[in-house]
Amino acid sequence: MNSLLFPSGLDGTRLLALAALSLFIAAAVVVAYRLFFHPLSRFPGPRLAASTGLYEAYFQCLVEGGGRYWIKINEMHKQYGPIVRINPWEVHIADSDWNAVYKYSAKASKPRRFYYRFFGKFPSTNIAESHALHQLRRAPLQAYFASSNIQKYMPTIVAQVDKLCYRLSAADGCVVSLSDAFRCLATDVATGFAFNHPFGHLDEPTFDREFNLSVRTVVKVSTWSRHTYGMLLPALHSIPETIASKMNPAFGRVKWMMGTMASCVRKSMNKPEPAFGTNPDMVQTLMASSLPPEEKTFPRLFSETRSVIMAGTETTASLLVGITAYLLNDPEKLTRLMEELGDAEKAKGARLEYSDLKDLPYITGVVNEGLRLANPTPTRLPRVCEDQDLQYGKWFIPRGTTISTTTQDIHNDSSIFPNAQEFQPGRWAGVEERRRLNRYLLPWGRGTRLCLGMELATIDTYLTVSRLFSPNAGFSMYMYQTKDEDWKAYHEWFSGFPRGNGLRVLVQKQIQEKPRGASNGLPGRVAAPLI
Ligand code: HEM
Repeated sequence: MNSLLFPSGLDGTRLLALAALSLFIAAAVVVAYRLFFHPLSRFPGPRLAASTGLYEAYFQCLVEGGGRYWIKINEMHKQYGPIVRINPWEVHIADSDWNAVYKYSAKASKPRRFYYRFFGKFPSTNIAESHALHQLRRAPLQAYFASSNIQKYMPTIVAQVDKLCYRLSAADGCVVSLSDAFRCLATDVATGFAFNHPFGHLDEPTFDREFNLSVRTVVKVSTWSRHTYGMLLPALHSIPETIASKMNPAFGRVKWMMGTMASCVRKSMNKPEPAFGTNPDMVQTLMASSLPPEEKTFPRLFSETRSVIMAGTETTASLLVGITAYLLNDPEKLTRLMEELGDAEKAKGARLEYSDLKDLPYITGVVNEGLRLANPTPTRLPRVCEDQDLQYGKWFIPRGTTISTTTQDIHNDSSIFPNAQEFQPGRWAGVEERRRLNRYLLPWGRGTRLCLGMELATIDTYLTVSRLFSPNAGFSMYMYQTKDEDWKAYHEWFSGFPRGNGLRVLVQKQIQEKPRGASNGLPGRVAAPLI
């Protein structure tokens, strides 16, 4: 093939050069369009971020171990103001009072690029893109998460919390990774709620460390997958369990968990009536609902249960880690909580149930401060208004734009929460003030996609905190070689993950004196078996 460009013909090298040149020209045209002609071209923000998604990918996948774009976005707001174009398609707004995109009337959808590519090809409620599909899927699920139904699972939740406390009291003199233990608790509560029977992670001798490590690996892969057109996650899922285990024991554990869930879903689908004296489980409830037949297939119901269990595990666990670490780091606040619990137990003459706890002021302040500062989902929550233009101040945002906000920005807003970086349960004490602050406490997301597991997680959290820190718990815990970086969120991989090793505590039978070498705040030196 002779041409003006290649008069002596087109060999392999020239073909490659031609392909590279075409690619370069195409990229230059796309970048020029994004910078000068795109509807978002007039929005403030770094030019590089506006030119290519690789800018975000760099911070999410590479910088400081990845998951750092949330911090970069904060820096951008400091430089450019409350609205910033953070990638070619998306503007991010940091304004505690702006929520137009989350209102029901906005009928916003979820951008595929952010959710679907991260969570994979699993047709569930939380990644349903369009408002209409989301509403269809959410309705029967919402009925399952109704207060009246959650109450039926109260004995299951209490039994899991008791199991955790039993294991801790049996660990006298041992160092326990509470980061692992709380994940087991949250998984057993979520699986107990979904399938009527907990998977038994709390029975694992090491509090299933391998499984918990696997979660970290999976979210990292998911983040890479988001920035590679969603291709990595399906590849990971297609590896057989035996090979996956050999590659990395963590992957094997994920496969095992998926297999267990799949067989539970199949069992419930084949037996749509609950056994005598039991409640219908989540799958049986969805099977009996008015969902159309194509929404009741195995892949659909498997995806739904998988997503509910995933949504409930990392979140509740990291909240409990945060609350426990804040308390163990601050003896004064810990004592105040123990006094409140002790007084209430004495007055009742029995141990406290959720109905007793939810109105106690100090533990409520502790849980709220945990939700605020150890917010389990520090990620931004992007939405797209397909058929409505929106306005932010002087900025006209055209329909079809991806718009996001980050609830953690609101939680850190010192004009709302004075000394916002400080864990101050007392700030929630006054009724009026609590009402005002509650409007800005948004760990559960907002609008139509509000967390469904809010009540379940709240019950689990109140019960766990009250049992661990009751003066009658029978054991005490002391921080063990744990620094802030071991438990505070550093990487945002949808949920927040710390940089370090997790929260470890030395457990001791309840005594008046602190054990030698350990303290509430400083790393202990006691050599103790690690569970
Ligand atoms: C402290 C614990 C928890 C926190 C902070 C939390 C937070 C959130 C947030 C922020 C969302 C919205 C995500 C988005 O907009 O993309 C969400 C959705 C969801 N959460 Fe939670 N969650 C927690 C616990 C749970 C639990 C225990 C369950 C169930 C076992 C659960 C089930 C769900 C489900 C099903 C959705 C999807 C709702 C929808 O799309 O309509 N969550 N959660």
